[in-house]
Amino acid sequence: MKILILKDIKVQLEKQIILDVPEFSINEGEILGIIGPNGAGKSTLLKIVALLQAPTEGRVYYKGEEKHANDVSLFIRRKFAVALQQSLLFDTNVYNNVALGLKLRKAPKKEIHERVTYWLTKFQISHLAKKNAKSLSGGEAQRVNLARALILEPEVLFLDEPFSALDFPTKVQLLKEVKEILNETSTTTLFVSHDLIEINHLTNSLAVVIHGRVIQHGMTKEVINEPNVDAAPFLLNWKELYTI
Ligand SMILES: Nc1ncnc2c1ncn2[C@@H]1O[C@H](COP(=O)(O)OP(=O)(O)OP(=O)(O)O)[C@@H](O)[C@H]1O
Repeated sequence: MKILILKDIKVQLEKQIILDVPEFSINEGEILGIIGPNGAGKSTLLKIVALLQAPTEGRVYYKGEEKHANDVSLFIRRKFAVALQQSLLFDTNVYNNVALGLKLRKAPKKEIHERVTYWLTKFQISHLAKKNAKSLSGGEAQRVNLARALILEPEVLFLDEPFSALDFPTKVQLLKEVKEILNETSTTTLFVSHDLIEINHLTNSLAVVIHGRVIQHGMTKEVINEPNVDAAPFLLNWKELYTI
C-alpha cells in the first residue's frame, strides 16, 4: 500500500522552481533513499513529504487522504519522526532530550525510563545520559538525534543526512544497527543522503533528484547499476570513487 503520495508538486522560491515533482510515492515498509548533488532539492522534497513545508502547488496524500502542512493534526504528527543533519538538541541533558517526545505524549514515567534506557544502550550513549546535549561532539549528537526519533516508534521516519558527522567505523556500525532496527520494526523510511555507500546499505529503493526533479526512481540496486542517461553522470562519479 502507498502510504504517502505526492501529486503535481511544485515549490517556488523567489521566482525559481526548486522542486517539480508530478508524481511520487512511498510504499508502507519501504526504505526509500533520496540522493543527488548539493542544492538539488532533496531536503525540500523530504519536508514536503513529511508535511513540514507546504508546496507552492500540488497535493500530499497520507493513507489516501489529502493533508496540508499548515493544518496537520497532532494525531498525524505523532505518526512521523524526523532526524535532520543539524539536530536541534535542547539545552538539557541527553537523557531528557531522548525522553522529551514520550513526555509530551504523557507516557508513564516507568515506560519512559525503560525506553530511554533501551535506546541509549542501543546507540551506545548511556555514558552520556547526564551530559548536556549542547556539549556533545557531532557524532555523539547524531546518535542522540537518532535515538530521539526512533524512541517514538514512528510509522514513518524521515532522516536527512543523520550519519554525516560520523567517522567511518562509527558510521558503518550505526548504519548496520539502524538497518536492523528498521527491518525489525518495518518502519517506512525516507532517507536523504548524498553518500552512495549509506544509500546502498540502508535502502531498498532509490530516487535520484537533480535540479529539483526526480530523474530516476526504482530499486536501489537497479538504479545504481543501470542509471538512466540523466542520473548516470552523478552516479558514475560515485562508483568511480567506490572502486578505488
Ligand atoms: N529557505 C530557503 N530560502 C532560499 N532558498 C532556499 C531555501 N531552502 C532551500 N533553498 C534553495 O532550494 C534549493 C534546494 O535546496 P535543498 O536544501 O532542498 O537541497 P538539497 O538537495 O537538500 O541540498 P544539500 O545536499 O546541499 O543539503 C537550493 O538551491 C537552495 O539554495
